[in-house]
This record gives sequence, structure tokens and C-alpha cells, in this order.
Amino acid sequence: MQEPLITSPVPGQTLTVAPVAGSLRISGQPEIPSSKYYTLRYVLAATLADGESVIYYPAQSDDSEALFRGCRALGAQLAWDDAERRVLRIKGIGGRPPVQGPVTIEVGNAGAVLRLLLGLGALLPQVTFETDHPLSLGKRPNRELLEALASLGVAYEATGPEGCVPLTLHGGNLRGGHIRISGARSSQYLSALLFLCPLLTEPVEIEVVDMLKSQPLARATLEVLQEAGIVIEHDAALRHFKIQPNQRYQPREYVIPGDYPSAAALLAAASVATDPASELRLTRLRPGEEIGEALLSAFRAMGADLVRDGEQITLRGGRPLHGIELDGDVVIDCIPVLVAAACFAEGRSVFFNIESLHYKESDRIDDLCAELQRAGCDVEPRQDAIIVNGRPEGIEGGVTVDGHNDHRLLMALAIVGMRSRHGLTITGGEHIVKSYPHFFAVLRALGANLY
Ligand SMILES: O=C(O)C1=C[C@@H](OP(=O)(O)O)[C@@H](O)[C@H](O)C1
Ligand SMILES: C=C(OP(=O)(O)O)C(=O)O
Repeated sequence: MQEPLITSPVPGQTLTVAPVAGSLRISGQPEIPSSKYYTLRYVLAATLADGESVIYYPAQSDDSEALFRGCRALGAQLAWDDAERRVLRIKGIGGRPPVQGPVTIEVGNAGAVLRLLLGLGALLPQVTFETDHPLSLGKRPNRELLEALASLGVAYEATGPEGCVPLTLHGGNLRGGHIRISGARSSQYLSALLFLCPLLTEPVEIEVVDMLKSQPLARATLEVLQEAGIVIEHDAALRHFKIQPNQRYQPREYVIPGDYPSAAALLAAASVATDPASELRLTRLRPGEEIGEALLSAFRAMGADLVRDGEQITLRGGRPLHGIELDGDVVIDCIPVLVAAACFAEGRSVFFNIESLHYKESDRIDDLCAELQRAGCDVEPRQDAIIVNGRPEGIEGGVTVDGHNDHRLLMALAIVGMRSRHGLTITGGEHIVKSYPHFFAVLRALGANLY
């Protein structure tokens, strides 16, 4: 009768990661969550389709709930086939929301859900986006996307100069034309336009005016749009896009694969275990996903003993790790847990090209480094990088650290706490529900001393 360890979003929850007697063994074969990235994209494609789509194994998290609320607000009908919520049927809106009056969507703390729905919300006469996470999502910028939508004819009122939530769009009758969009802070702005523009009645050209961040996620958007029958012409560098009007999303059956950023947290935990009998086995991790392959390469470069056999990945812990230099943009959501692993590697690690981490649920450069330093790690924040001087002997701990409203900081801090001599108390644990509500319970079942 163990489970809980925080599966509800009640504010102010604290947990403790305590040292274990003897060596730390992290072993087991946990089920991992379904992909957040593909749940979002397939559920949106199904929402826009003409007819019924079936989604197998959608992610179950706070972000998914925000997504489902948004799709219902657009007019889609969502129904579960089973009590375990493994099969979701979606009756789509055929590209045209059957909505006349104003609607409000509560987007929780889900940035990608907000941005992609901002694009599609432009099809509605009036939509307001609200968040019950004013200190996290409420501080994240949407300005570039709102300006791009304005060039299609959308009017908006937003909070502050950066276009924060709460915000309201007045859309409906959109024109086409040439859109310029920045990709420097987020790829989600571009993804939002790519979902929206095929539904317009005039052709659109999109120009990305600077260096697009998180390119694998823009490519995931293009891949899903293609599966849904949408045609988008673009160059290999993802700077120019041509989109023909009046396209139709096709209904489909979609199977959601496992989630690499969640897997990254478990792999990082097993890689810093000190007992050589540690063995973590994860399944449902599709080969060929750009982010997944880059993540495995990063662990291998650190010296982790990691083997892939089809969709199964086995990592044997209790091996020494060494520092790496990594262009972190490709695995942007995995950086906090890779930094946590690097804290126990021999030598120096440099995670560079990660400036966009300033604009996530927390400031994942400054906030993460501040908490890791408090815990006794040797980390240095830079504007676009994190530098880690590893301490294979372990760290001191014995303090309270805060998760800064950020699920990925919580995962990183829990991993670091496992290798501290005096444990760590972590506040704000409820934010884990954003992507991986069972993370702490799984980590405990694998061998960590959490309570
Ligand atoms: O498109 C997506 O699904 C996402 C894009 C990324 O954001 P940025 O493009 O802002 O880096 C990523 O961090 C986020 O978790 C999900
Ligand atoms: C940055 C993240 O999410 P989002 O941008 O969707 O809020 C994340 O899941 O790490």
C-alpha cells in the first residue's frame, strides 16, 4: 500500500530523498509514460480531422488534461474506451470549430499546449487563455507568436509586453500572406503556425527570421502533419515554409510511443547508482527518434553502460561516468537530468547552446544551478550554458532545495539527492504531475530512499 509520494497537484508538498545504507542500487523494469510530444501532436491532428480518430496510449499527466480541455473547447468530442484511459476516441471538427461565442481555456502549466492552441484558437471568434500557474506559465513569453497571428488578422489583449497569459484572441476571419516568426526562444511558435495555416483560405509563406531552437520538435510537428495528410513545402534548414490553403486533416489511428525525457530521468538515476548490480530496463522507446538517439549518445559519451535492443534499453549502473561537452539544444528537456548525472562524473562537463532554458517552467539555467549549488554540487550558470565540475565522491546535501514550479528540476534534484551524504528535502514536489505524476514512486520502487 505504498504508491502516493505526490500524485495530486495540491500546493506546498515536500519530500525527502535520504541516503541509503551501503551502496545505492537502482534496478527494475518500470513502465514509462507515453510521449508528451506525440500525445500533443496526434491529439491535435485528430481534433482537426474530419471524422473519428483513435489514439492508443496517450500520456496521462496534467499537461494532457490541459490539452484535452483545449480540444473540447475547440469543439472536438473526446471519449475513453476504457477505465484505464489507454484508448481515446476523438471526433474531430473537420478544420472548422463549431463555436460561436467566447470560450475560455485553462491551460495549467503546459507551454506547448498553450502555444499550439494559441495558433488554433485564432480560428475562434474569441478565446481567453488562463493559467492556474501564474508564477510559471504566467511568466513565459508568447509575444513573437501573437505578433505573427496579428499579421494574419487576429487582434489580442495579453498581459505585459511579452504577451503573457491571461490573454484573449479575437480571431475568425483570417487572411494568408507572408509571416515572419522568430525561433530563437521557442520552436513552439513555429509549430503553432504549421498546425493552423493549412486550414486557412489563402496560401501562407512562413519565414523563420533567426536560428530555430529545438529543431527536432519542429520536425516532429512536420512528421505528424504529414501522417495526417497535410502537405507543407519547406527547406532542409527549416527557414522557409509554403502552405497551400483549404487542406484537410485526415482521421487516423495513432499509437503513442514512450517518452524519452521521462526515460532520461530514470536513466540518469541508474547511471549515478553506486552498486554495480544496478540494472534498469525500459521498453517502448522507439528507435530513430532524433531526441531519443541524441539522448542515448549523450549517456554513452559519459561512459554509461547502455545497450539498445529494438525498443528496449538496458543501462547497468555502478560504473564511473566522465564529463562531456554537449550541444544541448537537441535534447533540451533532458538537460536538467543530464546535468544531475554530470554532477557525479569525473571531470568537467559543458552543456552549451541551451539559452532557451531560461524560458521554461523555471529558469532552468539560473534556478537549477542555484539549487544544485545549495545541495553542494559544483555548477556554473552561463547565459547559454551550464558548466559542471563533477564530484564522483558524492555531495554534501543536508539542506532544503526548491523545485521552482518545474517538474524537470524536481527530477534533477531527486537524482542529486540520492548521491548526497545527508539527503535533500525538496519543496514544491506537486509540480511533478505536469509530465510524470508517478516519477517519485517509481524512483522509490527502483531503490531510492524517498519519503
Ligand atoms: O513542441 C513541443 O512539444 C515542445 C517544444 C520544446 O519547447 P521549445 O521549442 O520552447 O524549446 C520543449 O521544451 C517542450 O517541452 C515541448
Ligand atoms: C518545457 C517543457 O514543457 P512546455 O514547454 O510544454 O511547458 C517540458 O516539458 O520540459
